[in-house]
Amino acid sequence: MIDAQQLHIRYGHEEIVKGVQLRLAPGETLALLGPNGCGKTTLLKALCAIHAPHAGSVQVDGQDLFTLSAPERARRIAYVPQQHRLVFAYSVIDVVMMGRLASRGLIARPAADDFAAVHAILHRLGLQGLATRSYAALSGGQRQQVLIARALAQDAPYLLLDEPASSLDFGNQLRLLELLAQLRDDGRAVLFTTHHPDHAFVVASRVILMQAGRFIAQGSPAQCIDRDQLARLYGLAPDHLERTLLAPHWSTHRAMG
Ligand SMILES: Nc1ncnc2c1ncn2[C@@H]1O[C@H](COP(=O)(O)OP(=O)(O)OP(=O)(O)O)[C@@H](O)[C@H]1O
Repeated sequence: MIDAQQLHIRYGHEEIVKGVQLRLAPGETLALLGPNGCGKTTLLKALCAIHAPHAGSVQVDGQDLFTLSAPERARRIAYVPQQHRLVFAYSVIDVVMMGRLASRGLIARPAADDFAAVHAILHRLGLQGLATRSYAALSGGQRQQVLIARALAQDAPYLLLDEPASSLDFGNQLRLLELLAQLRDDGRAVLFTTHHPDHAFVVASRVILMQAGRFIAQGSPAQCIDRDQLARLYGLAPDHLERTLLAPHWSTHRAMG
């Protein structure tokens, strides 16, 4: 279990995450929703030790996350960032292999079983056609899929994904949701941020709503994702969803039909 208690996280003097508690258990998919800038990425970075909190604790399987070595952390937690730039001209295989070797250190050399595992993951995600392409030359959505492949290659029990669907086309979004459900069913713990309440509804076993650095609600998708909660979370008038999404859409359809 990842167990974060009373986390306060700052950039400089500005407190971004203001005292949150979060538990993530094997076999669950937890969706974190909240408006732009509310602190979702900042929180995820603290949960994988990229950014240290100034107060509070993060334990993973009973051990303080920040006392673990980088390889020990890599064996437990895989992180899919929102954006990622690589300095060197790595191929897709190289990037996915980084996940495979993350817990063995920088000078580890891949063996035959590493290549087999990487090819199996590329195949699972339908990315085999990109294997020898330059990562830097891929589209945004292709890069996002390769980063997900790299996290799978890490084979860690805890997966933290920051808006993993943000650049994906409709078909790949559905494939991603299916993958997240499979990972949960395999007993992994999955935490993902999203701006798609419908994605949370479909795949999350639990939802957290975050606003201005605090959790304002958590529970099942049915408890958290309704018109009033979404209006409150995103600062909309209660009838805004019907007014802007449904009414013009349905009237156009009716007129055409
Ligand atoms: N490296 C940084 N230095 C200073 N401030 C930062 C840094 N990264 C993020 N922030 C600030 O922290 C706040 C929270 O940012 P964060 O990226 O965690 O939000 P988010 O909820 O993930 O947003 P989005 O949905 O837009 O991705 C923002 O006000 C942002 O400007």
